[in-house]
Amino acid sequence: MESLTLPKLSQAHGEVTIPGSKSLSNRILLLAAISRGTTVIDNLLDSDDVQHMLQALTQLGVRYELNAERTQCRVVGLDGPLARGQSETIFLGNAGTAMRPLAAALCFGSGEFILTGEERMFERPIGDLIEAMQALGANVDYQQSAGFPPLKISAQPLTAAPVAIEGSISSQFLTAILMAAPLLKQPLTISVTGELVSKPYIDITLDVMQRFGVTVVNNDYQSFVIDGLQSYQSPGKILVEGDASSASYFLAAGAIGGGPVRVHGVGTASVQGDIRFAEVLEQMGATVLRSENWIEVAHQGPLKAIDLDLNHIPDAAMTIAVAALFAEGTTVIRNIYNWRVKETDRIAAMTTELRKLGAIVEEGRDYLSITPPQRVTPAAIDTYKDHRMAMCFSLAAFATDGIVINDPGCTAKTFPDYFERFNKITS
Ligand SMILES: O=C(O)C1=C[C@@H](OP(=O)(O)O)[C@@H](O)[C@H](O)C1
Ligand SMILES: C=C(OP(=O)(O)O)C(=O)O
Repeated sequence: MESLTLPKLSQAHGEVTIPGSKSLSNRILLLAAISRGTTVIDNLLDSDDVQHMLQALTQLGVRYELNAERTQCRVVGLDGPLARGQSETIFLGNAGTAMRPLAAALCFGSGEFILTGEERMFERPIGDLIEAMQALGANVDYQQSAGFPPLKISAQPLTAAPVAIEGSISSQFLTAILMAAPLLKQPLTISVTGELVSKPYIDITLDVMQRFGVTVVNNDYQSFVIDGLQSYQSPGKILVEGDASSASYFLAAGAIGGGPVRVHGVGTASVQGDIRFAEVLEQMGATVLRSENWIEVAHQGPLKAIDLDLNHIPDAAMTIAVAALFAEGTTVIRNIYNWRVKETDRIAAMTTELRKLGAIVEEGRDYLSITPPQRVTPAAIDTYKDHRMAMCFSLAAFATDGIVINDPGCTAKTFPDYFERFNKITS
């Protein structure tokens, strides 16, 4: 396995433009594919997760062209559901934003599909979404374990019935059914059971649907109503914002390594909830400046520990867990149970790796408490095929030399050239 040894860092300073958002790229690609008209997508993310969605669209007969950099894509919409004459096996890696939305959208139309992926995908739940689709009449079978991919979907006409979906494991289930709902061509009411997690991702979904001409009534995240007369229309051109979760590593570097670090591509105009990561850095004592499309962070000296519910920013919250090494006191990150069903069990992985660095870590079912050591111990960090483990532990190099990141290439899921860009703003 490859590994990357980082030099001891003492300073972060400069400007970086962040690649496009994974969450927006995959939502926009899917809606462009089923909408009426041609959509030109700018600043598309070029990474493994988006590649899986693009490959799926190719197999489903969607016509699109990418520019040489693979950041502009012209998609010819089908004006209706994805369909295929023959049986199709579609490999989606470990991309939740491809697996969940496609599992819902492919129940419409016609054809037989096997949705599969990496081994870890077979451990990531999808039962709550499939139950809701089955209530609409969908024909879905589990190929291995009940409640998990791989799935076999036999598309058939569905009928709108009021449907309930469990919200406490992943917001992607609700996102998936919301995005597919206009294919029903009948009014649909979706009610949410349990406490909906990761709510800001639903705002991203509703925003993208709106750009494609479909309005959803949001009754305080308890229920959602989609009028049956709406259908997706291409907006013509659409720009993907920079990825706010990817921005978190650079913003945190500004808070730990002096700064200022200015990140372009996200700002007050962003629809992504993860821009609220900057508020957490402010509470830790950092100075944050914002404009519509950039955020800048600077700070000298140690940070302050925080004790916060970070359910609304589950991805960027991982960056706080490593920033806690640079804070005075004990940092507690709460209400993050679903870290356990993402790329790896992130609560367990974070605990193991922070302990290697000498931190005192308490691992709860749904929280982490982190007390930094007097002196961080150099260590080789295992990344568990989790891009965010690799990216957030790069920050540990501000504490000591001898930080080794095992399998740094795993950042390809959302940020293939992360380490090159991180190098440019750190010394
Ligand atoms: O809808 C999305 O684009 C995402 C939702 C979140 O997942 P959960 O809703 O499972 O927390 C997030 O962690 C993931 O990276 C992307
Ligand atoms: C949880 C993540 O990914 P996915 O979209 O596969 O759920 C993530 O990117 O942190």
